[in-house]
Amino acid sequence: MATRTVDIRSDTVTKPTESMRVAMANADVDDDVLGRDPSCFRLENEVAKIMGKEAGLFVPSGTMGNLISVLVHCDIRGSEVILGDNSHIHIYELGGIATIGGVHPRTVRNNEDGTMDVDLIEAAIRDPKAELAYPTTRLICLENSHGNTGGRCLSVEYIERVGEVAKKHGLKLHIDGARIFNASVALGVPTDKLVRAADSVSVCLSKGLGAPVGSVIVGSNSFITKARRLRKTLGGGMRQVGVLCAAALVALQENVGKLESDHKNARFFADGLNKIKGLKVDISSVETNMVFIEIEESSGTTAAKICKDLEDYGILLLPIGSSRLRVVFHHQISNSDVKYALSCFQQAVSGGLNENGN
Ligand SMILES: Cc1ncc(COP(=O)(O)O)c(C=O)c1O
Ligand SMILES: C[C@@H](O)[C@H](N)C(=O)O
Repeated sequence: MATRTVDIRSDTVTKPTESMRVAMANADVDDDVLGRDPSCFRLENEVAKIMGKEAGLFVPSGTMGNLISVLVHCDIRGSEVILGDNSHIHIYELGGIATIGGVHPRTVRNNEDGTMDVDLIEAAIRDPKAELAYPTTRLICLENSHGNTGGRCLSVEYIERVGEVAKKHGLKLHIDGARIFNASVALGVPTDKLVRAADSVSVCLSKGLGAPVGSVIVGSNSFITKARRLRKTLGGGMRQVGVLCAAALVALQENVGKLESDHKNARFFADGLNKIKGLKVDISSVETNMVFIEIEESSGTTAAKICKDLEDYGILLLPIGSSRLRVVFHHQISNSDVKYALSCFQQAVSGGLNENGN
């Protein structure tokens, strides 16, 4: 029976800190549907300001943040959105933009660095003058950092180039910024500069920042007004939501500065894994808090088997295929947890080594 737990399944697993719980218990609240909950109003304005946008709207999840953003930009029947074939919106959000919003997805291949080739994005834009055949392109979506490529960062230069294409064709640009703070810290670029070209951003506070719940959509005043109505339509109007927003405000104040340490833990872990026969990590791909691990055939084991064996040591992680594992670091994983996890990986994959790696 494991004596300790190291939960590296995702940065969504963090528990509220004591300071968050105190803030939640003492939150200044009011009915956010009939009026404005003061803590929610404060959080929305704080995130909008940090992102350099006019206004913000609190939503219970990043999935709802992306859904509302896409549906506001694509509010005319027959709209189409260009997005990555390996993007979270396309793969992990149950096709909500289509099933709920009737928006047609047009995917462009995601490169290993999370980008989509700009010329392929432009080529995917429908010719508005074409015969009665095509949907109408109205939106381009990017994701920064990019989850399914291992937390890779999209540079501000790349985002600006995509923004120029969007503007040239009269399209809007949305950024799934579930981990925009990780990208900002890794790139050394302030968030407002990183998202300057975007018309909207969905910012998760419940990922690396460690809030228990919530995201904030940011954009223009008119965009947020439409988003607020659509959120209510979707059943997302929340009453004394300040209880959740108070924790998110603490996360914003206390945890952005801890992201670099998560990134350092990821790099330290990746280096350590590469010393274990049978495992391979592309170190150049470890830019933020995620590590994707290839299990080599020579190891004679599988992702599922390693996850099961590691669970016996209290190490929790997710397989992303038969021979691939994902590990995500967050502020509740210490460097000693990282070293313990490495020694458990050594045991699980090739036996031997004690906790001190000998
Ligand atoms: C890149 C990305 N976007 C959006 C989401 C959705 O966020 P939520 O889980 O809060 O719906 C996630 C995952 O949590 C994510 O990794
Ligand atoms: C899997 C995905 O939905 C989640 N956002 C995560 O990264 O853990």
